[in-house]
Amino acid sequence: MKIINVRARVFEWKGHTVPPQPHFCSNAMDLLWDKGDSMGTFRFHGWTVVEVETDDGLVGIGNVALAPRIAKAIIDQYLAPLVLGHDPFDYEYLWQRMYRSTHAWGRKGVAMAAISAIDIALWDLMGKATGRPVFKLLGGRTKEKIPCYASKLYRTDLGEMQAEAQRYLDQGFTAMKMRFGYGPKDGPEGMRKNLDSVAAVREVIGPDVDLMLECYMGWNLEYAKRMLPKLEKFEPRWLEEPVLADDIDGYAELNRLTSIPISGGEHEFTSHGFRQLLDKRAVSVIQYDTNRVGGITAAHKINALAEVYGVPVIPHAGQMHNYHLTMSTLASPMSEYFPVHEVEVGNELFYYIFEGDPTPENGFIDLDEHKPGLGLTLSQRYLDQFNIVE
Ligand SMILES: O=C(O)[C@H](O)[C@H](O)[C@@H](O)CO
Ligand SMILES: [Mg+2]
Repeated sequence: MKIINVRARVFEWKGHTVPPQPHFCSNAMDLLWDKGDSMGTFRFHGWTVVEVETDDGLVGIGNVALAPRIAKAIIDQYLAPLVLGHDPFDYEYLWQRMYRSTHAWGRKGVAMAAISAIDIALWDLMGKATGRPVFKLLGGRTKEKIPCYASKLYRTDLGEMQAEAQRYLDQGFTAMKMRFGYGPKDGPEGMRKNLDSVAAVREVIGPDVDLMLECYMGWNLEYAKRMLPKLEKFEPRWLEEPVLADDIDGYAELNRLTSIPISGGEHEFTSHGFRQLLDKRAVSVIQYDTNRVGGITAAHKINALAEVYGVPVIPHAGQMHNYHLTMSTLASPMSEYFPVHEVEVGNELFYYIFEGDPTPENGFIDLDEHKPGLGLTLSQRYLDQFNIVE
């Protein structure tokens, strides 16, 4: 089997968008004096879809959501020529080819995200060629179903957040993640508002439901050190990305500070990046996203590392490219799940582009044993709502 074509297209959402409100979610821009459009850093309103075609008529589908037009250019100009003419089953060789030949300027960020998209498509192809779901090629079923946590609860009116939390309980979720709206620049009042929002959600969900707290890199070390002891009484399952992804020592310090586990990794790349996090005991929960970290080939290696370090892997975002890895390793106890919603930050866009992502029932998703590959197809339903860049 040989790869005969690589097609990368950018799907840019032009349909209705719910504008996020101020203080909707803390983020890395919050520390600057001129925040401008501070929500811009986590608006993912475009997605690159990669289709890799083989000479026996199979098409593998990969995707990447970071800097989609740049990811497409990297795929078109650099990566496609490296895989054309090769057998997708030589995935490790092809991964090394892409990684090594872009090493001077790649390694992390959008170049690795672009490599991820091709790698995901190769695994989809291998599944389709063997007639097996991808998780069966990675180790198979390690759990009956995958427990999911509902991930939204952006900072809005506290009554609205409580009603939203109640909805997740009613749907059967036993874990959920909320976002902080305030950081260092918002002073004692912002600190109190942060604590009030956690108290409000905890009040509704009670002590036995897992509550995860997301900072999205909108704090700094000093602020995080002040907040963590105050948050202990709410017994969060974890506190996520308190500081910039590059501050690995900061993560390690915070992880030692209180009983609250610190999580991170959605902005880290390859097994090399994760070895550093693990060696320094910087995170107690690993949250790679397969469509950034280096694809299924890299994520599978990180799962093995995490297993020996005894650190759980709960990938960013859920979605099929992550679910197959979660299903096939004991190191991964749970998945994130973005409730389907009108397009807002853009996390939801996956459901508008693809068909086949499972919907949780009672807080669990399952993967179909009989669907070869990842189990995704391109959706025709919303095509007119996208500007598609060929
Ligand atoms: O962990 C997450 O779900 C991410 O940090 C979100 O994708 C991001 O959009 C912030 O809400
Ligand atoms: Mg996050």
